Amino acid sequence: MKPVQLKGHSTLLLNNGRILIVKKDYPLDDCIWFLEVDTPFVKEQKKLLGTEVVAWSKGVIGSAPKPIVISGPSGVGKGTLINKLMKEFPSKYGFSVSHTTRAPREKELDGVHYHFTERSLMEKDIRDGKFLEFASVHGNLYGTSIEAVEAVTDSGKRCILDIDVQGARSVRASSLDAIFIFICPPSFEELEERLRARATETEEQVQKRLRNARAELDEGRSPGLFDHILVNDDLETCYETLKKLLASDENANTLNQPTTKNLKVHVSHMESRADQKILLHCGTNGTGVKVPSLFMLDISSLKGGAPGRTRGLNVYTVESLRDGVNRIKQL
Ligand SMILES: Nc1ncnc2c1ncn2[C@@H]1O[C@H](COP(=O)(O)OP(=O)(O)OP(=O)(O)O)[C@@H](O)[C@H]1O
Ligand SMILES: Nc1nc2c(ncn2[C@@H]2O[C@H](COP(=O)(O)O)[C@@H](O)[C@H]2O)c(=O)[nH]1
Repeated sequence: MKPVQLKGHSTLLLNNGRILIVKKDYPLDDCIWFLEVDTPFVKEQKKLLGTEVVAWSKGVIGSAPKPIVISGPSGVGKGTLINKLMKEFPSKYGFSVSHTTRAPREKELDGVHYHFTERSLMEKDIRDGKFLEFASVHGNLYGTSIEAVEAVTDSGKRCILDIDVQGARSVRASSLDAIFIFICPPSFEELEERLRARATETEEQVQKRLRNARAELDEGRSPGLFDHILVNDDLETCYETLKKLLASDENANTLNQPTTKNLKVHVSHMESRADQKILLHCGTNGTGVKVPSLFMLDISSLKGGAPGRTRGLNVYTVESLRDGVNRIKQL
């Protein structure tokens, strides 16, 4: 994504390889952008493409709810558990629709269960940096596009990723701050039974998935990769444990819902302050509604960045009470 070109940007070189750009006469929700000139992502792209690279990233106020990565061997019940969550809490959780080169199963819909795609197209999109992670799984290519995660996050829901262990490892290494959950079967025999009873794979594919399951079960237990391991023996019991775990994670990370959605202030210029606090001077918004004319932007805890959005911006209103005394309130 690129910001619309216009005259009158205010810019500020930050010490983390980015330039902060505030667009003049734009609403608060759409005026803060970062031009990355020397971040790890840009460095990697430079190497990959053998040319000079810069990357745009839109700044988002407040932190998004942490995505949930659910992993485990094929047939363990990840999809079943995720479907239950989405059915019970449709406005709270959203599914990250992956891309895959495997053929659709009966009843699977393009754009709902997966984005079914050609290998060459997917490989090009991977080269173009559109994927957060990708892996070759059971002979096909699977991957999570940045767009898939952002579409869910931008809708205000908590994003759920159903990905294999290699994918989970890549997400762990990325800038995405997520919670990682590994689902185990009660036994290998039970896993085999579930996979066969689902009857979606040929015998040859079942054998391949079972062979891969052994390695995934070992990897899943490797230290530092997953935050939680759940055994899906009785479905209802496992589902209740999953819900409890997510609820306690949500409480621990009190969701920071930005209240700026409808705030139509128009930033006219900015002024830098030490310790990563920047003052945004705003004009009237043309609606006749009174809004503060001075905001403070705190960029000390930025997260993410190109090729996705830059989150963790904190914005405060600054109200002058009398000479030299201001009241500061977080939005
Ligand atoms: N706790 C459970 N007890 C018995 N059967 C279960 C349980 N959980 C899921 N199943 C069944 O096991 C089969 C596999 O489940 P599911 O498709 O959800 O697995 P999955 O982990 O998403 O597999 P894949 O990785 O291949 O997509 C389904 O037929 C499902 O109904
Ligand atoms: N690394 C990724 N793995 C993914 C993704 N989407 C799904 N998967 C995993 O693939 C297997 C097989 O899925 P199936 O639908 O063919 O049964 C399963 O373990 C999924 O978790 C992805 O985007 N990235």
